[in-house]
Amino acid sequence: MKVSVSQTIMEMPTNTEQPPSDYIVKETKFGSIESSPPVGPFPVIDMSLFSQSSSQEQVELELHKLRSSLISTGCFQTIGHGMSDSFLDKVREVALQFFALPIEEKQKYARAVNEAEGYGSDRVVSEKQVLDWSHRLSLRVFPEDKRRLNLWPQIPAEFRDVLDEYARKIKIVTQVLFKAIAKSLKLEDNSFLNQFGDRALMQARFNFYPPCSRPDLVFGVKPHTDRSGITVLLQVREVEGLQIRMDGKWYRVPVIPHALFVNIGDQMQIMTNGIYKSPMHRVVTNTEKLRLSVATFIEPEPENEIGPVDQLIDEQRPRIYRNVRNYGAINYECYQKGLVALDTVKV
Ligand SMILES: O=C(O)CCC(=O)C(=O)O
Ligand SMILES: [Fe+2]
Repeated sequence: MKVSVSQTIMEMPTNTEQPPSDYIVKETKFGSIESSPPVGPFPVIDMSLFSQSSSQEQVELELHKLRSSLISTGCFQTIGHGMSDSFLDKVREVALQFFALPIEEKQKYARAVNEAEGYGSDRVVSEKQVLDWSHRLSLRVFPEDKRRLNLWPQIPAEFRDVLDEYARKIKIVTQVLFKAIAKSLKLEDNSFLNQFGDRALMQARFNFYPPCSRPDLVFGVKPHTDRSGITVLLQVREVEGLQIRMDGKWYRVPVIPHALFVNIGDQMQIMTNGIYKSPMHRVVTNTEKLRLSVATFIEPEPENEIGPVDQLIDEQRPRIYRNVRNYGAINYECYQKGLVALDTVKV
């Protein structure tokens, strides 16, 4: 059975009407919906410095930046990732072309009830749920034999090839980052790579946010942390919307067109024994411009047992989390019950 994609968003006049009540946020646990809080202290990390030709001093400096940002905010911008501006534009372009298709065409890739993959709106898990002002296309890209190609758009014609190439490049980016993150904690290079495993999952989620007449009343995405190990985000040029919560306040993520935005997910918080944070974040909308983002979520193989790396547990810092398998399932169950998944896997 296919979920009918709510047409209200697509067909809503942007400036005159009130959003439908299903989308209106009645209470905000984490502060009001503010469109323009201050820009956050998110450093720009140059990944190319982690390659062998850099001097020891340069590498140390970059690792230090990485470490302090992951302790304080759990996220950073990254350049030097090896993808050209024109390729990143290509990814944005094919995604925008897909969302611009008539609803009947997009429906061909509609997500089935109780499934995460495909095109559609929010997955509804409770009656009280306030809907997000967004449409999504969510696709498993790795392991490759788990791709469900019937859900991969055939229009625009290059969509599949571009996504395939982008996913391969993101995989390399994350492998470099896992090693750098390990180094930043004075661990063996493979400490995290091994936990993710050869068949780590990668999910690509294209988020499309139409303009909204009342950005003060709706969320593009509600406050949440990512269940992933790590998330890499490509944003459309020029339109901001993502906000990160730090020490009880919200901060804006600026768009740097050639940079990728990286945040730690819950599973990396577990593996680092809570030293690195999986930041709470949300997306706000605006009255003028649509926004698009492409999030890639990398998760350990669900069958793998993951847990805090031994060297990160000592008397000063006792083990915070137990070892877990299939955190994705734990997270989904908690989401339905309104529980914070990370809290339920504490020792
Ligand atoms: O659109 C964004 O900037 C972030 C989206 C997000 O948080 C998510 O897809 O989990
Ligand atoms: Fe997220």
